[in-house]
Order: sequence, then structure tokens, then C-alpha cells
Amino acid sequence: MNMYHAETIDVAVIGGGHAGCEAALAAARLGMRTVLFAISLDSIAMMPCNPSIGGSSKGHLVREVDALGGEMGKVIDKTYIQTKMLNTGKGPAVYSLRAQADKQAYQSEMKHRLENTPNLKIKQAEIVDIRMENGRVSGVVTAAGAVYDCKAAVLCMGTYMKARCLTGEHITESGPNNLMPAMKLSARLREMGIDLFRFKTGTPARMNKNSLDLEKMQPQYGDENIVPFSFSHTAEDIAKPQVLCWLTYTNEKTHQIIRDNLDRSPMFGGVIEGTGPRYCPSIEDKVVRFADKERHQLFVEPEGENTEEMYIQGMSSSLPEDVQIAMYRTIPGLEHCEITRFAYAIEYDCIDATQLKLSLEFKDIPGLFSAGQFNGSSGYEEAAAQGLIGGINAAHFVQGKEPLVLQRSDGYIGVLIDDIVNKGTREPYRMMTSRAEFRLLLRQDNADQRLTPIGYRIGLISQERYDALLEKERLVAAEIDRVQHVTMGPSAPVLALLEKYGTAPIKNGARLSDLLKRPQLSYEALAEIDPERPDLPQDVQEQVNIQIKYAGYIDQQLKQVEQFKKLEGRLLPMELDYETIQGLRLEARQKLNLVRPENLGQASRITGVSPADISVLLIYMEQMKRKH
Ligand SMILES: Cc1cc2nc3c(=O)[nH]c(=O)nc-3n(C[C@H](O)[C@H](O)[C@H](O)COP(=O)(O)OP(=O)(O)OC[C@H]3O[C@@H](n4cnc5c(N)ncnc54)[C@H](O)[C@@H]3O)c2cc1C
Ligand SMILES: NC(=O)c1ccc[n+]([C@@H]2O[C@H](COP(=O)([O-])OP(=O)(O)OC[C@H]3O[C@@H](n4cnc5c(N)ncnc54)[C@H](O)[C@@H]3O)[C@@H](O)[C@H]2O)c1
Repeated sequence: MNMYHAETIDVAVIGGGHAGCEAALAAARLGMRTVLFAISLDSIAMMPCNPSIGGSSKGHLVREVDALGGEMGKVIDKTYIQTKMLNTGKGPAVYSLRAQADKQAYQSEMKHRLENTPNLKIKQAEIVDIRMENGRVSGVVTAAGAVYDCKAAVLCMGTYMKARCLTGEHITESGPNNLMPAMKLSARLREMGIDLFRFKTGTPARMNKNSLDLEKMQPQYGDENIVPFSFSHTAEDIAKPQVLCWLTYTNEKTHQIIRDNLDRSPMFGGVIEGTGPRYCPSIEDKVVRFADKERHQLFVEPEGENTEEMYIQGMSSSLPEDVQIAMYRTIPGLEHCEITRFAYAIEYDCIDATQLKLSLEFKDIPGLFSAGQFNGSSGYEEAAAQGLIGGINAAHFVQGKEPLVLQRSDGYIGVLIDDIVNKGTREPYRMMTSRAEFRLLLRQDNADQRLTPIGYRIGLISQERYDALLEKERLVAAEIDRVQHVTMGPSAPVLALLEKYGTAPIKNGARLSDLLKRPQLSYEALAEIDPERPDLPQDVQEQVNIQIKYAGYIDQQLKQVEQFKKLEGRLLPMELDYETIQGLRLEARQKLNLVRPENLGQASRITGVSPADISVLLIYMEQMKRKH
């Protein structure tokens, strides 16, 4: 192969999926000469599965990406076709925003933004080699022989590495959506000492809407009160008419067809080697694992405004085409469905993220970063979150700056990276609110207050946006102060309001803030007895309500965070050999040497390291401090 020198750049981003897009934008915006490579530019920001962004806990990730200066939230605000706040029957910690996307519009909007970003170029090319010089990354090479010298690279290859797609007995070497896979880079990564293994995932069929009987399904409406993903948008900025989704169910006939054909499913016939996601199982998995369930719900969702293709959420499969036709046609509304794209499973090479530091840099390969589904995660939002951090830290590496590491108490992004780096994952990792121990603080509504100051400090948030946040915080503080100082007497309108909301009358005066804490009342409900109330934006009112109502829980959790930070502040030297520390159990020594945690908090979360081992480490560190 003839090689030629194409260009000298700072950061190479390999992959144009949700991780690659955020990584490339962040690096370029931080002043790095950046090139994003994708085997096909048509894969940029592609959603190979669900045409939606957000959802439970994933909505938190999108808002955090936005708060730090990422792009996903802005792009979905522009291209959504239905939006909904999920879980509003529960507490605000688990409210999660979810938006149906116009898939193609999302891709072209993101691609257009990449094209117009200074310092950033996008190139259609397969990367087959990573060059090293003096023990650090020095370049990347395309299949056609173009050499790009670079100082750092971010791996964002998603599900394309040695990818195989399976529909029953029909198996093709292909990336998602019949795009070309990356067949060469895996071998080079192994040569560099990187361990790879196989994961799998799947997607349901798409069908032509004209062949569906929508009358037989229940319509699902979007919210009237729209909440944007991006903190830089207001509801008015993004308001538009919304499309309908539809709800239907599988039944015993569907399940019987699946059971009768399990031996033809590669997932069950042993043809697939990879491990699949436990939390988004295929329909075969659901029918086997939840055998007593009589039906499973399916959302029928449009793929966009300019297409009749519909996505059948909840019914991913790797069964053969003839079985798919029979099984989908048992479902009310789908009896005459015309499948445009059959369901398939895909398996691919990925890494165990314990090979990475919390900055997402490989522990033993300076300048090489890794983000997205290639790190063993699943989900567009998980990918975007890691991409953003990988891109920021690749830029910081080139600039000789400290890496940005978010802690578990800073956000779901911190939880996600800490989980995969410390514990690794034996199945595609999916974010869930239950994984965040400080979730009362890490709400989707306050992601800007938690992370925008960090985005501003590192240079991804403009002065204007930062000033707007400071103004919002000032208004919230002033209003909380006012509400705490307004006293209500037992006047007729006050008593009438309390009765209307089914809460006990007051005998003497009560502070407005105390009334607000009652479960039946809210800041909004108290408006009619609060004539002095200033006219405040919706997001300010929401903060006043939450911060007063849940003040007790929030204070308690802040104390837990203080404790947590003490352990996180105790740094462990990377070169420490745990074999030499007396008193550590064998398993702890092995795991600590493998993970090489950066601090005591991180050490305490490694599976196989017990509280007793942490005490041993604490004593050891005290002894070391006294010696020096
Ligand atoms: C069939 C299927 C079903 C899925 N189901 C869902 C779902 O329902 N919801 C969900 O959130 N997630 C789902 N996922 C996962 C989701 O697609 C990923 O989590 C997300 O897209 C990962 O983003 P990424 O940026 O890490 O990688 P990807 O989106 O996979 O992007 C990888 C990029 O890397 C490029 N690339 C790869 N190798 C090279 C190379 N050597 N040189 C140059 N470029 C290269 C590709 O061209 C592509 O641009 C599914 C994935 C698939 C394939
Ligand atoms: N391996 C993978 O990479 C892979 C594969 C499949 C799914 N996933 C992940 O799973 C997620 C999808 O999984 P999910 O099935 O839990 O769905 P989801 O998170 O999008 O939705 C969960 C809940 O949201 C509500 N909902 C969903 N769609 C709705 C609609 N159209 N209208 C009204 N309410 C709706 C319902 O209550 C539903 O049960 C994706 O976001 C993705 O991250 C990953």
C-alpha cells in the first residue's frame, strides 16, 4: 500500500456516531485542529435503533451534555417530532425527558453543525492503523494510505468493529443498517496491548405505516407543556405541532410462534458469541425470561416526518424473516404489515473500560482516548456523554492541561464513567436512575447549575450563557428568600385554597414556604393567595418549588456528598504496587493492581475490594505520609 502524508493535526476522532460527534465538536471548540473520520459520512449521528433521544435517566445525560457545552440537546430540540416528560407521577429526581426524533433530520442537522465548526474537518475514510512514537500516539492511517499525524486520538467506533448482522440463518459481515464494518482496526488494537471482546445488541423491524391498522392501537400524545432539552432554549423557541405514536401489545399467538422457532434464533442457537443488553432484551429473550407474562407492550413510532416507516419499539429480534412476518402479523394493528427493514441482531468488538483512566485515556497509551459503545456501553446518550469527555480530555492532553474528571456527585456522566472504568461491564451498560446514589441532587432540572460553571471554566460555554445562569440563580435565591418571609393569616381565601387542595386549615399565621412543603401544595398552587409574587420564568419557578419542597432531603444528601468527597480527595499514586501492601486480601491486591484507582473513593467501588481493605489502605497512606 502506498502511503502519503495527508495532514498534521492535533486530534483525530475515529467515528461519527453520537460519541464521535461530541468528541470532535468539543476538541475543535477548544482550539484543536480536529478531523473526524467515519467509514461512511451517512453514519454521522445515525440512530440505528430507536428514533428517540432521552428517556429514563438518559434524559439526564442529554441535559448534562448540554449544560457542559455539548450538542445533542440542541439538535434534538430542533428535530423532535414528539416530546414527553416521563415519570412525572414520581419525584422530580426521576423525571426524565424523552423526545421522538425525525431520524434523518437529526443526522443532517448534526452533520451541518460539524461542517460549520471552525477547526473541524470531516472525512469519509476507514482508519486501519494507529501510529505510536516514543510511547505515545503520533498518527492515524486510512485504508487508502493517507497518514494524518496527530497528538491525540479518540476511539469512537461504536458497533462497527468486526461487526456481523444476523437475521436467523442469514449472517452478513456488516455494520448497522447495511453500512460497511471496520474489519482491520481490531487486530492493530490487540497488537497495541488492548483487550477486546464481543457484545451484541438488536433492533426491531420497520414497517410502512400505510399497511398498519392504526384504529386498533391506542394513540400516544406528546406533552402540551414542552420542556426543551437545551438550557439555551425556551419552550416558545421550539414549539411545533407534534406527531402521534401508537401503543399495541403482543399476545399468546405471538409468543407461541416465537417459542416454536427459538432454535432458528441465533441468540438462542449459540451462533452469537457476544453478550447482549439485559435491560433492552429481544422479544425472544422476553418470551423466555418472562414466560408467565401474557403480553408485552409495543410502541409504534414514526421514524420521521417525511417517511412512512414506523419503528416497533419493544420487539427487537434476530429470528429469520419468515418467522418475523408471521410473528409481527399476530399483533393487533399489524395484521397486514409490510416490513420495510427486517429486525436483526448485531455483534461487534468492544473493550473492557477498566483499561481506561477516569479521563477516558488508556492507562498505558498516552494520547489515546476511547468513548461510546466501543467502551461497552449501550445507548446514544451514554455515547454522547463519553464522547464529550473524551474530546475535552484529548484537547487537554494536547494542551498539557489537567484532565476533566466528573465525580459521581457531579452528575450521571460521572456515575457512568466511574461505573464502567471501575467495575467494567459484562453486558452493554445502560444508564439507570438507580445507579446514581446522589440522585436527589442530580436532577435533570438542575444540570445547568451543576455543570455549566464547569463548561464555562473549560471554555465550552459562552460568557452570555454563563451570565444567564448566574441571573437565574440570583432570581431563584431571591424568590426563595421572599417565600420564606411571607406569612399567611387564616383569611377566607387562604382557607378556601387549603380546602380546595384537601389539606388541613391553618389556625394562626403560616409561612408560605411551610405551606409549600405540604405534599398537596406546590409553588404554582399557591399563586392565587400570593399577590406580591413577581413574574418569573418557568424554570425559576420550578427551582423555587423543588428547592423548598425537598430542602430536608437535599441537605441530607449534601452531607453524604461531603463524606464521599473526603475519600475521593485521598489520592493514590498510579505506580503503587498493591502486592507489597501487607494486610490486603489477595483478591483486593489483584483487582487494585488491575484497575489502579486514582483515589480511595474509586478504590472502594471496585468489586472485590472490601471496607476492610479500604481501612488497610488508609493506614498504609497514613504511614507513607509520616515517612515523607
Ligand atoms: C442494531 C442496533 C440496535 C441498537 N439499539 C439501540 C437503541 O434502541 N437505543 C439506543 O440508544 N442505542 C441503541 N443501540 C446502540 C446505539 O446505536 C449506540 O449506543 C450509539 O449509536 C453508539 O454511538 P457511538 O458513537 O459509540 O457509535 P456508533 O453510532 O456505532 O458510530 C460509530 C462510528 O464509527 C465509525 N467507524 C467505526 N470504525 C471505524 C474505523 N475503523 N474508521 C473510521 N470510522 C469508523 C462508523 O462509521 C460510525 O460513524 C443500538 C445499536 C445497534 C447497531
Ligand atoms: N443494545 C443497545 O444498544 C440497545 C438496544 C435497544 C435499546 N437500547 C436502549 O434502550 C432505550 C429504549 O429502550 P426502552 O424500550 O426502555 O424505551 P425508552 O427508554 O425509550 O422508553 C421507556 C418508557 O417510555 C415510555 N415510552 C416509550 N416510548 C413512548 C412513546 N412513543 N410514547 C409514549 N411513551 C413512550 C414508556 O413508558 C416506555 O416503557 C434506548 O434509549 C436505548 O438506549 C439500547
